Amino acid sequence: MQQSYGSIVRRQQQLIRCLVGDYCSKDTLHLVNKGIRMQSVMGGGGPLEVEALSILRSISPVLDSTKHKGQAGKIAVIGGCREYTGAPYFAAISALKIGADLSHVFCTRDAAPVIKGYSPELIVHPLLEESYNVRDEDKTSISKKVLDEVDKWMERFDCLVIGPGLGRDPFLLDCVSDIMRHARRSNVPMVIDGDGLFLVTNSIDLVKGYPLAVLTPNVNEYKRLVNKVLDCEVNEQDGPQQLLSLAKSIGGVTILRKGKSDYISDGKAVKSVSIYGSPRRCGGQGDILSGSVAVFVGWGRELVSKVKMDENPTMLGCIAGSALVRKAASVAFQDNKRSTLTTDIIQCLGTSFEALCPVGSKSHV
Ligand SMILES: NC(=O)C1=CN([C@@H]2O[C@H](COP(=O)(O)OP(=O)(O)OC[C@H]3O[C@@H](n4cnc5c(N)ncnc54)[C@H](OP(=O)(O)O)[C@@H]3O)[C@@H](O)[C@H]2O)[C@@H](O)CC1
Ligand SMILES: Nc1ncnc2c1ncn2[C@@H]1O[C@H](COP(=O)(O)OP(=O)(O)OP(=O)(O)O)[C@@H](O)[C@H]1O
Ligand SMILES: [Mg+2]
Repeated sequence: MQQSYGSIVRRQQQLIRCLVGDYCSKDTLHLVNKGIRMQSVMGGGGPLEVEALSILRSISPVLDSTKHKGQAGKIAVIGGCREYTGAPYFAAISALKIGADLSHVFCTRDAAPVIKGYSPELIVHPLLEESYNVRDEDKTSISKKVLDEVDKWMERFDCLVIGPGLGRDPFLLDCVSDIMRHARRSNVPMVIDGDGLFLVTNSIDLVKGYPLAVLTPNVNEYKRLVNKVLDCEVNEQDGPQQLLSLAKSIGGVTILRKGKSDYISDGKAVKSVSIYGSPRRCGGQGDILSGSVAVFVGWGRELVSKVKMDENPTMLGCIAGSALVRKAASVAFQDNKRSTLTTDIIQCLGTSFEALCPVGSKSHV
């Protein structure tokens, strides 16, 4: 990405203004509250509320003619099995819709033709196998083949999304564990969602101490993580503190706890994003979020490494992804009300992004 030093410094200053301390300034709070009053149908803000829109604008790259394909992001979703084909599609297409250049899906052989049929934009690898399709004596050679194939691509990816529609077949989850170990060795960020969280909750070492891991649990997945890692029940009274302890206990991974407000922590700070949102809870919205966060984490990483700033790119990516998906959900709900579906929200990603961060805007430096 070629940008002037001045523009990079301005983006850095913007970010620092948004992120100073765990608690935002009165001015920030005022702005956020104003935004909620004007634009939100849900949410409440509070002392942990972060100025998410400024972060989103700061980490989104400029579009210009100097770029070549791939520079805005290459994402891979590891998910999709006989049972679930929608979830990996939602995650992968969302990544493209918000600006990634290439979006791959690594799924089972059964799921691949279906996912390809949804969209010609996606690059679909029919690589994974479930136990019912594999003889015991072939398991070792098939695992090796899966790993070799994924490895060919691994270092080209800016972020992996592990888990949407993956299913819970033990053989398949073993293969995915190997993929995660390789990704970690190659320093590739990972957003873990859906059945990826089922895997990680039972094998926490896969992500423990890996700062480029992002977990995006929904209410059930969060409960299972808290039970397993902290050995207690979810404490709603002291939610942010418990989230902080959880992220810390897993060695500083970033956790985005989805809900009425999204709470995000890397074990050092806790932030919340409450702006916008929709009261429709149709399945698949978390999948949009995982694909979106993957793109923003890639962009956040690029910005942070360029300007050598002391911000956590996974926190920035979660905040930006949360704000955009909540905005798109609110726009889709305005148009579709009770019949709002995940595909409607995906259709609103582009216009919502443009409303929050216009391609030619001054603040979009
Ligand atoms: N259109 C699509 O393709 C979509 C597909 N989706 C995909 O669905 C997958 C599961 O995600 P989800 O969000 O339903 O999980 P969650 O809320 O923990 O579970 C709810 C309840 O179900 C149960 N349960 C779940 N999976 C089970 C299994 N394999 N085998 C047995 N039990 C299972 C679970 O039971 P528990 O584990 O709590 O005992 C809980 O009671 C995931 O891959 C996601 O990406 C979604 O993204 C939506 C759109
Ligand atoms: N009560 C709520 N009010 C407003 N927004 C919410 C609420 N709960 C979740 N969300 C938003 O919906 C999105 C998806 O969260 P959700 O908890 O539905 O994920 P999920 O259960 O993993 O979804 P999926 O069906 O894709 O697996 C997130 O962006 C989150 O901010
Ligand atoms: Mg989910």
